[in-house]
Amino acid sequence: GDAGNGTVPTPLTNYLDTQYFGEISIGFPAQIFNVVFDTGSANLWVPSQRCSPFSTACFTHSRYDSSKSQSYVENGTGFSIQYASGSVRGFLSEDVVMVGGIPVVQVFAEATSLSAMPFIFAKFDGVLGMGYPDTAVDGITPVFDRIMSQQVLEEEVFSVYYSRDPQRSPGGELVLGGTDPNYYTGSFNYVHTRELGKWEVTVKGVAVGRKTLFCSEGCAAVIDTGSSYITGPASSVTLLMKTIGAQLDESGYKVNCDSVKALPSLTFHMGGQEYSLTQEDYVLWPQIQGDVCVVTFRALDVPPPTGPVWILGATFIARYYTEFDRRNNRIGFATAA
Ligand SMILES: COCCCC[C@@](O)(c1ccccc1-c1ccccc1)[C@@H]1CCCN(C(=O)[C@H]2C[C@@H](N)[C@@H](O)C2)C1
Repeated sequence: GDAGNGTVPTPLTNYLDTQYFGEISIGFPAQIFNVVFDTGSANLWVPSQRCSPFSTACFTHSRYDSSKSQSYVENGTGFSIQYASGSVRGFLSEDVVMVGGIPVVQVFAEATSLSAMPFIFAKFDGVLGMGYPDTAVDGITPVFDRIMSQQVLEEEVFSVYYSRDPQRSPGGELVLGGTDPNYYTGSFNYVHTRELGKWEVTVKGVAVGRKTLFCSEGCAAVIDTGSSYITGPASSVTLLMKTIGAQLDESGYKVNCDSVKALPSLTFHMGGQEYSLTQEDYVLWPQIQGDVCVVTFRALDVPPPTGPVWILGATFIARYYTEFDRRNNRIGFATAA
């Protein structure tokens, strides 16, 4: 319901515990899009009506048609963004975007070409970056900054709940301006961002069971709502996976489902607190009856200056309800309910 400040929570869809996305609308009359709310980037893009007919990933998703919007304002500046895998190219447009019940006049990108990989697998249409402004391509003011400048939010924060049970409804929830006590228990513990302008914190150690095996001198970690898994430097993750007996195949790390109950917990030490993930938290069971379980860790060497960095994605957020606090440049974690 209305949080009293005109904002309403945005229910999210959980697709196989790997893709979480929610609805926004653009234009008048409203054109509806499913977007990933992504703290690891800071731009909004959706597929364009003008995308090339050869872009399979484009015509299998909802497309924005500026000719059908009375509130459309032309811009036309070029746009391109590169992800860990996948790239998007297009041009800028301006229109009214509705997020969590709040209208914002927003400059966003109309994507005219989406790389087939991985976007043909996307169950959502576009990405709404929830990162800081200085990480935005083309220096565009991000959506959340436009909302903050309207002074409608009780607190300059947003919170994310990701469910772990694909059958559970809603599959998640985004709250602008506060938190939703329905989805966490206990109190929040806060960790300050490492440097201004990124949802990145310092991890003081990564433990397997009770032994701190990695990052004992401290390392950086991005708290990333736009990532499915947990990624870390290849040297650490390969050793970590070897320690738990996970095998690497072309689609990631696997274990025999019979061995899951014997797996150790994995703990991230942040801000004076230990954040543990049990084997249930970091293993995905097969959709259909089977004995191959997916371990939701990936080796990823992010090149400097951004990396080396760990990325704590949906696997972590599903266990720890996360509040992103722009007022105090800190991230709060509470046990997800
Ligand atoms: C929780 O829901 C996550 C959504 C899925 C993310 C993702 O798994 C995905 C899967 C299938 C199709 C498209 C995309 C996808 C691709 C790009 C943007 C958003 C979603 C991404 C696959 C590639 C690596 N990766 C990122 O770099 C991500 C890292 C993140 N910060 C983004 O900027 C890009 C995650």
